[in-house]
Amino acid sequence: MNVLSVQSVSVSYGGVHALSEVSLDVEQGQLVGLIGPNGAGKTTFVDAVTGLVTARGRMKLDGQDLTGLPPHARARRGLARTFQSSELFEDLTVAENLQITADRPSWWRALGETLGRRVSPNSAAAQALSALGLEDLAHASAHQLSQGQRKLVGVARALAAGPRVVCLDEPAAGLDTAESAELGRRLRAIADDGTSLLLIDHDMSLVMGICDHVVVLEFGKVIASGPPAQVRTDPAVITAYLGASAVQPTAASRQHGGTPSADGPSKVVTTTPEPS
Ligand SMILES: Nc1ncnc2c1ncn2[C@@H]1O[C@H](COP(=O)(O)OP(=O)(O)OP(=O)(O)O)[C@@H](O)[C@H]1O
Repeated sequence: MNVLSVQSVSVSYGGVHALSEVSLDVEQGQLVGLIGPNGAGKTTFVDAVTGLVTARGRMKLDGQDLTGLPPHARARRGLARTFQSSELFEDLTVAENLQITADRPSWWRALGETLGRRVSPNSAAAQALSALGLEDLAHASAHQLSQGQRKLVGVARALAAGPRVVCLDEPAAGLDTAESAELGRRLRAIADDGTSLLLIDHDMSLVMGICDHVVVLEFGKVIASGPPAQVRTDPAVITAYLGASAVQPTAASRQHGGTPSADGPSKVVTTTPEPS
């Protein structure tokens, strides 16, 4: 079942066509990657879905039309996001930063209690901290955190709201290789637990390693869409990344002097494009 369904979304900034007729679905518990070279339109896509920019096209969350709703109304319906730069309340602790998003308005709490589904703000924050392995930082002040820790708290804060879908805008930026791999394991577990994730990142190992499905943008258009193994050898994707030196010969092609081997294509998208 599609939790998020986006159909033919277009966004223009004056004369710049940042997105043209982009469609993308995220199913329940699915981890979908959205990649593309710098300026391809990835952040604009998340801005369009979350209502931060005006877009043409249709978007549905759990089958309900989001078109025309303001950002806070989309958030209430279960759409959460992180930003490339993680803005935290510096004077609050990590747990307090999470409790702010976990705390629902009183009418919402009353409805949750009536339906017997209430999760207290403390409990939601604790679950989100645990999902990201941040329990030991619960009482640290935000201003004490490293850049990598701030990114993880940003992800936990989005999760604390109990969303249906989280759009993650470059959560691995600022993390080292080991931290990025650990984040990947945790994101995979969050998806397997039922929360749908849309992951934007330039770390190809991360995206290709954990996503169920990958969509590739170039100049605001979808140029490829499919399982990671298919996308990473797609000629259009390889060409899109060539300019960013993101294509390397495989071991097999090096062995055969660059000739495609019988096992598959000679090139795959393997490395990280230049960050913005
Ligand atoms: N507020 C804006 N006003 C005008 N043009 C914009 C604005 N925001 C983005 N753009 C342009 O829209 C296009 C898509 O930008 P966007 O930031 O969505 O790409 P991106 O794929 O997220 O890039 P990156 O990987 O560098 O973050 C680019 O050409 C960018 O210059």
